[in-house]
Amino acid sequence: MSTPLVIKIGGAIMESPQALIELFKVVKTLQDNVQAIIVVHGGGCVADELLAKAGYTSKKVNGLRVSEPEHMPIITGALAGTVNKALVASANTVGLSAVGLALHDGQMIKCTPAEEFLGCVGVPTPNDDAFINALVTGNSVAIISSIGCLDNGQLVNVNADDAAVAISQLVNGNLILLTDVAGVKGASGEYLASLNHKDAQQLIEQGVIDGGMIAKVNAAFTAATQLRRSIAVASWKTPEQLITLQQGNVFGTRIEPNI
Ligand SMILES: Nc1ncnc2c1ncn2[C@@H]1O[C@H](COP(=O)(O)OP(=O)(O)O)[C@@H](O)[C@H]1O
Ligand SMILES: CC(=O)N[C@@H](CCC(=O)OP(=O)(O)O)C(=O)O
Repeated sequence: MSTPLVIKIGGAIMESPQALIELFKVVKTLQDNVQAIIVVHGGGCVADELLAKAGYTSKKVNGLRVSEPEHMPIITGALAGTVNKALVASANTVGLSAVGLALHDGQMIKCTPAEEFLGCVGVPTPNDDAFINALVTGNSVAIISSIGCLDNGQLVNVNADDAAVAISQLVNGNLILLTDVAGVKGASGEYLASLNHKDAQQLIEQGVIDGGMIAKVNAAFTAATQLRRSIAVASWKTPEQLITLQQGNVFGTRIEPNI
């Protein structure tokens, strides 16, 4: 089996069912070409909606949701339930054999508590790859939510970009972060072909890189530096570009290793 490709998709894709189908068709083509694929997904927008329906408001600090204990049943239901099961169902319609998981299934990922003010937020680290390897070699596509748990069994909410980094480290795979924009924009609004760590920190300080893009860019630097190869931030709206990745083409913004 080839080096696995870990594809992270942001939750906004749930609002475009057709885009989701097109993406999974590309995943099927890649898999037919013997490319092992693992999908890690977000769903922050769905969690926002379900929290609001329950009468809760939640805020994000640097792209991370402050996850109060009483919000966790709703956040867990949104990410590991509503979004995860809908994605598996969608993937199966194009002939994939998809399996929906959370980070702690098969003890894949262990989590430690993030800063206390964030509430039930977890920091993920790779743990045991036996289960995911068995799935991947069995030709299934794992679709993994960003819910995990601490050693004491408490469920935690993990930023999905961080979850994707941990999964790519677990399987020593390539990683691509697909979002609702074509890459990272610079100070004059143009998409950047590549981004180094120093320029990124400056753009964050200037507020040019903002909101969820801060967590995404930081997660991408962690992965790029650890895996010693650049990581693409690109759009799920043009999934056919994933096929050209196999031919060595680049697209989106390449986040360069910080070495
Ligand atoms: N410099 C930037 N370049 C591109 N997008 C940015 C930038 N700063 C903030 N964003 C915002 O970040 C969003 C993507 O982050 P996020 O919503 O967390 O994505 P996802 O749900 O895919 O993880 C974009 O839709 C855009 O509004
Ligand atoms: C701790 C934390 O922030 N968790 C995220 C997990 C989902 C996510 O990251 O979703 P997107 O990829 O769609 O943004 C959240 O609750 O929104």
